[in-house]
Amino acid sequence: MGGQANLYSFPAVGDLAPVLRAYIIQSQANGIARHGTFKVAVSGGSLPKTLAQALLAPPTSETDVVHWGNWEIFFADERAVPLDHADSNYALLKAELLDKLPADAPQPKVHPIDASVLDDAQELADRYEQELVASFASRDSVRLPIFDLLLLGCGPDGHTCSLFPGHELLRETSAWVAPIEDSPKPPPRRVTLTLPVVTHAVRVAFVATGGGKKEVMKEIFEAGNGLPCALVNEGCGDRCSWFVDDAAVEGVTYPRRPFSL
Ligand SMILES: O=C1O[C@H](COP(=O)(O)O)[C@@H](O)[C@H](O)[C@H]1O
Repeated sequence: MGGQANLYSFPAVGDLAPVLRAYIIQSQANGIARHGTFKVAVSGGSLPKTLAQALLAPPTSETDVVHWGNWEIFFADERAVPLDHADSNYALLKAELLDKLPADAPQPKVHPIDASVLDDAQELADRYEQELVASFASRDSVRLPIFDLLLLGCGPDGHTCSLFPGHELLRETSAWVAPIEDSPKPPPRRVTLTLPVVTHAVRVAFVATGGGKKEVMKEIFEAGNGLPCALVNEGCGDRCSWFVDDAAVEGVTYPRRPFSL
């Protein structure tokens, strides 16, 4: 691991979105060059809306193209609810982004949870792990899947995916996907990518916006305190980039970087 996490700050979400797009398109090009697909996992919460603002914008050049047909989209975490439930991260991404893709263009391959086993969080996690195994090759041949990009949110308590501060799941070392039955944020039953999978990705991008995040951003970047987002920073180093608005980092002394590809 080299360097430290990159922190890119913008006056407003409208300024952040085109830069996030450029970063994603570069990650997409790298993934397609490596293995013909772009394997990405996304969070729920506030992220899909910003993602839609970035990715549904018209291209500004010949290379500024989202090749949706090459995308494989997984969920960094998911709530154990039906896929059309208001709490479903899949439903959110569908409403904000997937339903708005041009119908006549190639579509991404989307990997939702198996909603036939919602009552059994361990089975739900195991089946989602099998979904990853099928895409990334067997668990016997790879110790951990390597996502081309993880697009993550950061909760006001410093959680990311469904990895919560102080939770025993932070010590998981072997599972790729883990169940959680006692999420402090409702709904309590969820599944999540584990920390080793998150820190093994080629790149990790956090998006955090709004003044409601500024206290936790200070803690993540100045103290760490074992917060899940800080653990990702520590595990990924400069493979991790934060795209934030100025309100989210007001008072944070960690150096901002000028963005460059
Ligand atoms: O519960 C969740 O919350 C986090 C953070 O959400 P945000 O609204 O504060 O951005 C999200 O990243 C995660 O996917 C979701 O399940």
